[in-house]
Amino acid sequence: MSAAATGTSNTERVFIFDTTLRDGEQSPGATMTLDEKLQVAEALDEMGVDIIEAGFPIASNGDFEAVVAVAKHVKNAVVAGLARAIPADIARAGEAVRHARQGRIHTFVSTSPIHLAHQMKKTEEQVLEIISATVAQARNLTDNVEWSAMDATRTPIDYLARCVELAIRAGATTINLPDTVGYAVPEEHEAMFRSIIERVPGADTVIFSAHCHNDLGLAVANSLAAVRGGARQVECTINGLGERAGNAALEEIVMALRTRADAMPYATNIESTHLSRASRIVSAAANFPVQYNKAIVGKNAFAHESGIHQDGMLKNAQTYEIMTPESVGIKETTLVMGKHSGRAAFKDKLRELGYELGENAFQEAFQRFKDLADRKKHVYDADIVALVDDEAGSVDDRIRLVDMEVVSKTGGMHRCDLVLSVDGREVRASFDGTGSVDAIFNAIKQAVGKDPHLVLYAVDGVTGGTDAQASAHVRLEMNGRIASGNAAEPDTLVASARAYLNAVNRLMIERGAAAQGATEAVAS
Ligand SMILES: CC(=O)SCCNC(=O)CCNC(=O)[C@H](O)C(C)(C)COP(=O)(O)OP(=O)(O)OC[C@H]1O[C@@H](n2cnc3c(N)ncnc32)[C@H](O)[C@@H]1OP(=O)(O)O
Ligand SMILES: CC(C)C(=O)C(=O)O
Repeated sequence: MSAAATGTSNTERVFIFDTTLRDGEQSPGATMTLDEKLQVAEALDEMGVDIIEAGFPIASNGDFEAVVAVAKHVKNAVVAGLARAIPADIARAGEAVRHARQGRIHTFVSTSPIHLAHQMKKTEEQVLEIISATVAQARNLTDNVEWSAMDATRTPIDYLARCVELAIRAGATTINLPDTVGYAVPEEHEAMFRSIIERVPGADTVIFSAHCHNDLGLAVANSLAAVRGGARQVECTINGLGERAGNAALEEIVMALRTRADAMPYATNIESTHLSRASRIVSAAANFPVQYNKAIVGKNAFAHESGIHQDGMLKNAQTYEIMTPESVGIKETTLVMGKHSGRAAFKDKLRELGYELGENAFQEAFQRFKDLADRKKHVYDADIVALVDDEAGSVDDRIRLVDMEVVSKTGGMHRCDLVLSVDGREVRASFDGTGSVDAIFNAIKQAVGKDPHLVLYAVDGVTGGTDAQASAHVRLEMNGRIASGNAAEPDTLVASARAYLNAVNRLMIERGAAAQGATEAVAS
């Protein structure tokens, strides 16, 4: 039996008690099926969680069956079942956890004045009697009994000490002092644990536990403070799932202790490389998305978009990361390309995509990337490929689009006014067409004084979404020669115009006449 199971004190080790399947499931909407619970339990067990609280057996037959199933399934962890300070609850919890290799009955009763007066409708003396009787009952069923003082952090310390003393005397092996409503602040939480541990007879024979809620966003800070104050078990959940604003997040506690071992010299048994997978499993099972900026397991926890950070990351990852992504089971850091990215990251991205551009081409591509990122929320690799290919394919173009205005009217004409640059000279044209693209292509033909035959015109989305770049392809034929043009732009009409121009430029190069004809046509 492990130290956690027997209640042996251990000054260095912090036991991880996961309550995702019990308190986590109390989140509105987070109900899990039996299969999902087993999947979560397996992930927790493989990860090295010391105690898995599998449910509240008296709550329903389904909860009872789930605790039994988890108890039978789990190979290493202690499996706990929750029970109120009511004989029937304790008997039912005992019945469920007896199937575990190591079972624990976790019984609790309120101790704060507000709970005693309004929820329990009991006096302090009555609750003391209940503690003695119910903990003794549980201890008769198993040698592994946890007792919790519900709303401990709003309980006067003298009364709390009397409760704890009686629970220890009645046979509790773990004493949990929950911050049930997330009211504590770290300094007073640490002091509460220190004070109770110092003054209660027998405190050295049990393990003290913290169970913190996140109503003020302090659950993890309070849990760590409790450890400083002498707690050696921390109750937490994957992704911080739990009642109201949630419980302390397991992954945050584990990584805080690991990353700041210099300041907090306590070890857990958790294999941290499993954290990311466990987060995904719980998120899917509970149907609870993980917020992007969630510490440790959020999508952005190891992602960098700003140029200065990306530059630092490329030089040395420790400039902006205090943990490696691998240490929590994430394959690698992501440098997200966006409007805040700089040249260092852009160059690195180009290299990754297989491009080595000369300095001028690079600077031009970077400028186009910045322009694109200003207009587009997500710049994907495919966008950058399209942008660079487009740039490379049109670098020698002598006829370029300078400006274009298209007016379309339902059931009416479509008008295109455009300005081209031909060998650096401005040329204007206007055309009414039967559609926007028709108007654009005809305006271009008018401006360049050529009338190639349109063989193909196609537009694809480079990526998904309404802000995706459009990749336009045009194939033209003139006097038996064929030339293709491509362009990618967030605006489909601009992409179409640029693809058409790109093909016109190539037709001219291929004809060996360069832009001579166009220049002449335009001049006449
Ligand atoms: C802080 C926590 O997370 S505590 C755990 C909270 N989790 C849950 O409540 C989930 C599961 N709960 C349930 O399924 C149900 O509430 C049950 C089965 C436990 C009880 O259902 P019901 O018998 O219908 O009671 P109900 O939920 O309406 O009220 C709770 C009763 O438990 C009593 N109670 C609450 N905590 C305790 C306790 N620790 N010890 C003894 N009695 C308690 C309340 O005073 C109330 O009793 P009353 O009906 O005599 O006033
Ligand atoms: C039952 C106890 C441990 C609890 O969940 C709480 O006080 O928040």
